[in-house]
Amino acid sequence: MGRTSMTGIPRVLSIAGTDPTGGAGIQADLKSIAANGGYGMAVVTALVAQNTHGVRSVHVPPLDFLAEQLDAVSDDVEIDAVKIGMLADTGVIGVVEAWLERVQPPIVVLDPVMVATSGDRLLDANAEAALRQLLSRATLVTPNIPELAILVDEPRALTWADALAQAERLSERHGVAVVAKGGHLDGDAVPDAVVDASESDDDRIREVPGTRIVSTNTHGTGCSLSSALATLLPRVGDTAEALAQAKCWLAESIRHGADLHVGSGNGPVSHFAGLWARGGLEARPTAADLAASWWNDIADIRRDIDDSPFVRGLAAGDLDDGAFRWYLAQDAIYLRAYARVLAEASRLAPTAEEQAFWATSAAGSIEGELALHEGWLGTETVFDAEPSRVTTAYLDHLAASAFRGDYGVLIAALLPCFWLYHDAGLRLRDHAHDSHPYRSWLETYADPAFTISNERAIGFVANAAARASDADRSAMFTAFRASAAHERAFFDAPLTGDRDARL
Ligand SMILES: Nc1ncnc2c1ncn2[C@@H]1O[C@H](COP(=O)(O)OP(=O)(O)OP(=O)(O)O)[C@@H](O)[C@H]1O
Ligand SMILES: Cc1ncc(COP(=O)(O)O)c(N)n1
Repeated sequence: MGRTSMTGIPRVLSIAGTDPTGGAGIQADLKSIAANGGYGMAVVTALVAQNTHGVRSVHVPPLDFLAEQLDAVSDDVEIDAVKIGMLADTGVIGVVEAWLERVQPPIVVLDPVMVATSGDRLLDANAEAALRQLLSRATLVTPNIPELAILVDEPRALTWADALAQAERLSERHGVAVVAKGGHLDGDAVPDAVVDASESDDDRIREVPGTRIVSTNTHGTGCSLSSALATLLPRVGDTAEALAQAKCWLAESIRHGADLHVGSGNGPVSHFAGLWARGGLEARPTAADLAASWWNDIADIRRDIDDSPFVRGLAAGDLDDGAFRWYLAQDAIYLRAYARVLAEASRLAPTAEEQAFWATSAAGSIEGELALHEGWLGTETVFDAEPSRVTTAYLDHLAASAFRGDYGVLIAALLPCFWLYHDAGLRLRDHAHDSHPYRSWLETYADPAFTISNERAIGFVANAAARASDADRSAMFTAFRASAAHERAFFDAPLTGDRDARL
């Protein structure tokens, strides 16, 4: 099996014709490859003017140009698998064969496209012999029942057993594994099978059962199946397992084909229906983007804090001493309760690293911060103070966030106390000259250890937000912004009526 890219994403080249309505040919191949987790590339063999009703005309570009397209890909890109579809005529087959001979791609899935569902020829009748020759270069051939009959030069199989017997003869004759497909049989069953005459008796025919879906959206199913197989084979390895996975995906895509409302004939399948249904449309912002946008979304609050008379007074050093002491007493009350909420975040944390971080922060909040404030206030004052309305409101918000039991919401609510203090601290530090009355307090929040804690807290919150659903992420932001607003009120309180207000 071929070596897939470092990322494990198979690089798959489709060599096929076009369908401007996007349901078959190279357009369908690229969608199938992407839908099955591969990186799709495409070399055009023939330009086909067709729609869901049929083929109008075919233009085969000069063969030199086909060779140039093929070389442009293989000279640059390591190819994990090739899917070959419409080859149009003997000249095209010759160029592709020579390229295969030279490049030796590790996996080649050959869909021997001859006649479209609409009955139009996609391969010159006199090119059938050349196509037969190409079979031995393939890892897997995926003929439908009419194509299988032409390749073994027998009448068209009327039963599944006949189709399997023909597939076995084709496999034996050309030394290639064959996928026999039941799409053209009558009845409710649509079985497919991997038929490999080189395998022992038990493994010669490995069938994948299927149920017919009543739908006219079956244009391009053969193209889609073969490119899905080319994409899955490098990763899955086993052909029958790859077929089972491809068939499961294709059934889902056929089932949703009608939702597309493309054309009034045989419509396309909906290649991404399953992905879309399972959240494939949801774009996820990165943690870094989220942190930046949350910070931006509280720019108004940050501006208000910087402009508040309290912070300006702190910076200038002319803040009323009583107001400052009252603020510190409230801060001490806040920090003791904040420590309990941090401990709750530790209890809910999904990883040991986060558990330890919030527990350490809880301890730091009690020990470090209270020690500083006790130094300023004296034990008496700290423990005698009553919480103000603003302090109570902020702590109630944190307690309510903790009570939800949602880790993401809780840590989002805890974050502004880190981030806004750190941010304000960086600017206040510049004012902390030797004779500044609040110097030691100003320096606390610009401590390098606090910078590290702040960055880790931002990282944990932003990562949780990046993993969350839209609704959960929005609840996290609401809790974050509410805490930021409480921070603003906390800075305003010492110089407003709240200082004297009683609950
Ligand atoms: N109505 C259906 N319901 C379920 N699966 C189907 C249906 N029609 C085709 N398939 C599946 O689609 C794949 C292609 O089968 P089919 O025999 O139609 O090949 P094909 O004729 O080469 O396709 P195309 O329509 O592109 O020419 C197979 O896996 C087959 O089982
Ligand atoms: C370029 C191109 N390749 C293959 C098919 C076969 O698909 P279908 O048999 O579903 O029309 C097609 N119509 N066009």
